[in-house]
Amino acid sequence: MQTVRAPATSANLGSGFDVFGVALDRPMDVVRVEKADRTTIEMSGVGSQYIPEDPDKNVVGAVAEALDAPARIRIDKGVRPSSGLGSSAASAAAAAVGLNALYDRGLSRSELVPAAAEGEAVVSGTAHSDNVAPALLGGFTIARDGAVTAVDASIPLVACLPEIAVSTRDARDVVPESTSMGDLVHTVGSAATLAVGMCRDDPGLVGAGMDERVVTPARAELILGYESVRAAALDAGATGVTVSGAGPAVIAPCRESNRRHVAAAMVDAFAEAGVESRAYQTRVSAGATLYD
Ligand SMILES: Nc1ncnc2c1ncn2[C@@H]1O[C@H](COP(=O)(O)OP(=O)(O)O)[C@@H](O)[C@H]1O
Ligand SMILES: N[C@@H](CCOP(=O)(O)O)C(=O)O
Repeated sequence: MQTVRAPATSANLGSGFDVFGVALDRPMDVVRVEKADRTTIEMSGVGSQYIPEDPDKNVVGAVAEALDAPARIRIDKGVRPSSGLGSSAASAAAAAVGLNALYDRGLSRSELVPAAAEGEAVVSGTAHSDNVAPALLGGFTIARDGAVTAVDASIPLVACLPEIAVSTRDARDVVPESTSMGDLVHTVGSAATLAVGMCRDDPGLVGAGMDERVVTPARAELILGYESVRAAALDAGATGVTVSGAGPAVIAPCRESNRRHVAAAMVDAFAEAGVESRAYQTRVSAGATLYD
């Protein structure tokens, strides 16, 4: 048997739609795999009642198939589904690492990215890698044309998860099909600033580099209270605010000394909008960890 812990992730980071992602140090999924003649799945944990155990509908079924590695797979969910915190990716990445070890496939973490991304295709219709790449490699990742670049980073941030569900598939439907040259230039400037901020572990540059005018405003409409939560986080010292993944989680990088204050301000602002929420005080961190 192999046991793997895989972290929540935050994709897009505003300016890096379908490209940027970071691994967080909490919450996380724990996945156990044992060799079997055919793949079976057992779910427990947060929101597991909403996740199918049928291998054709669960992301880990697609991963087992991609690696030709049938197994009894037990998933203890720590990352709530439809959160914008890479719930499906955490399970997919953990299964990829566990099955690779179980069957001695010898694939590197980078080589496991396409197999784990097959799981994402099951739930969102696209095999996007921007969650599974950081879940596998850790740190800040840039997923582009089938290649992934990973950078170690340790930026403190708050991930605030409201008690509403937004499915990635629905949130992809509101993404505009085209953009203007002005907005494109703005996005490139932001993305470059954010990437440099990650390399320098500079929360100021990372926050400034999240600014984006095309995808984020369309998705913010799906999150009740987003504008007031954003304003409250910035007032409390966040260096930037954006939608995490497809939402509804909202992330705010900050300096460590402000993190508790930012977390409280975001929860209070959601509460004023009539939405319960939970804030994870977290940081950019390591990827999936394999235990014996
Ligand atoms: N192992 C899994 N973990 C989480 N969600 C899964 C899993 N397998 C299938 N799903 C489905 O994926 C959807 C959640 O994925 P997604 O919308 O991408 O959420 P998130 O934004 O948290 O990644 C739900 O419909 C859920 O039933
Ligand atoms: N790039 C994807 C990321 C989805 O992240 P999730 O955590 O919401 O699954 C998108 O923006 O659609």
